[in-house]
Amino acid sequence: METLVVDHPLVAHKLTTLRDVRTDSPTFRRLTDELVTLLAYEATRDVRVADVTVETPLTPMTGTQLTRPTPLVVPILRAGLGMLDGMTRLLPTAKVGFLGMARDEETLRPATYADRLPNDLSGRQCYVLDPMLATGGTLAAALRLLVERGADHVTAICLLAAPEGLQTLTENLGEQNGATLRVVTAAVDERLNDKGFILPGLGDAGDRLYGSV
Ligand SMILES: O=P(O)(O)OC[C@H]1O[C@H](OP(=O)(O)OP(=O)(O)O)[C@H](O)[C@@H]1O
Ligand SMILES: O=c1cc[nH]c(=O)[nH]1
Ligand SMILES: [Mg+2]
Repeated sequence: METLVVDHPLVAHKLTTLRDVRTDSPTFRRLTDELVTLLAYEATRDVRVADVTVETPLTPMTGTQLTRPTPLVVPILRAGLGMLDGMTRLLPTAKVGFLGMARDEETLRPATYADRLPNDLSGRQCYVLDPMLATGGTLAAALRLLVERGADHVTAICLLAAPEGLQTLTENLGEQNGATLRVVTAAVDERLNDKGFILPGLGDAGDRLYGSV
């Protein structure tokens, strides 16, 4: 499992404000949106492209175009929804599928309550959006599902990751039909607390985006 931590002063600045307990929901949503666009710029460095001939007003030339099928973007509800607009701003032609997953507060095991993904993902590059990679249970289940459906290149974009979760993904997702699996994140924090929250973290991302329900 390749992990890329995006080391950029603007990312660090926005993430620090996001962590601040005084940051309200509207600001949290805006910063999440801005951060995702910065992370997506790095995460899409290996997006699949092909040469294409284009005529400028002066001459034909060989340019670059996204190949088809275009990538699939998969926000994990609820918190991942806060990352969707920032991602599709960079990849407007991407298709969007949805996974609803919630972690049980006691067992920390994820349960899938919505699956609106294509059944056949053969040949598709996928970008999974979820702000928090804590124990790694949610992301492991999501990545497994995408590979089972045929995806061969999946990049998870997270705002924050815990070392424990990255370790779990590395240990549990070793051989996935030869698929390339990557995590791109703004930071790897210190550890999880006894309730499975990332420390220092930013709290409950879903609640901070949308309020507790
Ligand atoms: O790595 P894990 O230990 O699995 O935890 C991470 C998951 O927990 C959060 O979602 P949550 O279950 O709170 O759902 P929500 O987005 O609806 O708030 C977060 O957005 C991840 O999906
Ligand atoms: O710190 C954490 C861990 C899981 N989910 C969150 O929203 N925050
Ligand atoms: Mg939550």
